Amino acid sequence: MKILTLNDLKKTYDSNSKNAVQALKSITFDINSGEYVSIMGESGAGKSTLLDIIATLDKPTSGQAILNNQNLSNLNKNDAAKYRRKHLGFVFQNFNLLDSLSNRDNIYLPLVLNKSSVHMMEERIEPLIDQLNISKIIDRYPNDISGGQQQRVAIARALITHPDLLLADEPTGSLDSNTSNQILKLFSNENAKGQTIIMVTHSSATASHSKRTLFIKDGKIYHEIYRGDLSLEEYQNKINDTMITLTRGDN
Ligand SMILES: Nc1ncnc2c1ncn2[C@@H]1O[C@H](COP(=O)(O)OP(=O)(O)OP(=O)(O)O)[C@@H](O)[C@H]1O
Repeated sequence: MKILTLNDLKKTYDSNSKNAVQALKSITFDINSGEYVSIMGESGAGKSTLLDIIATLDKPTSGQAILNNQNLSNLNKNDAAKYRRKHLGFVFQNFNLLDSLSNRDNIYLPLVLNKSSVHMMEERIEPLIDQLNISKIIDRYPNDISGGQQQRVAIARALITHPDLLLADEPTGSLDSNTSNQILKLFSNENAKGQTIIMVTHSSATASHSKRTLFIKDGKIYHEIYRGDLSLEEYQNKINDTMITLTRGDN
C-alpha cells in the first residue's frame, strides 16, 4: 500500500528574484508502507529540501506530495504542525533533545503536545524503554549521557506517537561507527516490525542498512537501487559505485 506519493514535485527558492534557485526540478516516486528508504546525493542536490517538504516544514512550488491521502500542500501552518505531531517522527543528526527536561520527559513531549493521557504515555514508553535499552538512563538528563544514548532517547521520542513515517536526517552523522551500527540495528528492528522509514544520509555505510536507496542529483532522481538479497557489504559497494558514477556525471 502506498504511503507517500510525490508527483512532479518542484521547488524554487526566491522564485521572483534573479537569485532564484531550482532546488527540486521534477521529483516523482512512491513509497509503500513498511519500506525503509535512504536518500543520497551530493551536497546541494536537494535532499534537505525534499525532506522538508515531506516533513510539512516547507511547501513545493508545484507538484504534489501526498502522505496517507493527505495532500501536504493543502495544510496551513497550524494544521501542518498538528499533522507533523500526529503522523511523523523525526530523528536528527544532533539529537535535538531539550536539556532542561529529563530523558523520560523528552520522550513524552510529543504526546504532551498532543494532549494525550498520562495513561497512554506510561503505556507507550514501557516497550520503548525495553527495545531501545534505555532503562538505566531514562530519568537522567540529555547532558549526562553519551551521543549514542541521546540518539536512542531521540528515537524513542520519535516512535512514541506511532508515526506513519519516521524521517531521519543523518541519524548517525555525530556517532562513531560502532554506535552508528547499534542505532542502525534499531532502525532495522523497527522496520522489521512494519515502521516505514525515510533516511537522508551522506554515508554509504549508513544507507546500506536500508532496503532501497534513491539518488538525487541536481534536484532530480538520478537512480535507485534495491538491496534485495545483497549482503550489507555488497549493497554498500553498489551504493558507492552509483555515487562515483553520479559524481563523475555519467548517465
Ligand atoms: N532557504 C533557501 N533559500 C535559497 N536557496 C536554498 C535554500 N535552501 C536550500 N537552497 C539551495 O537549494 C539547493 C538544494 O539545497 P539542499 O539543502 O536541499 O541540498 P542538500 O542535498 O540537502 O545538501 P547538503 O547535503 O549539503 O545538506 C542548493 O543549491 C541550496 O543552495
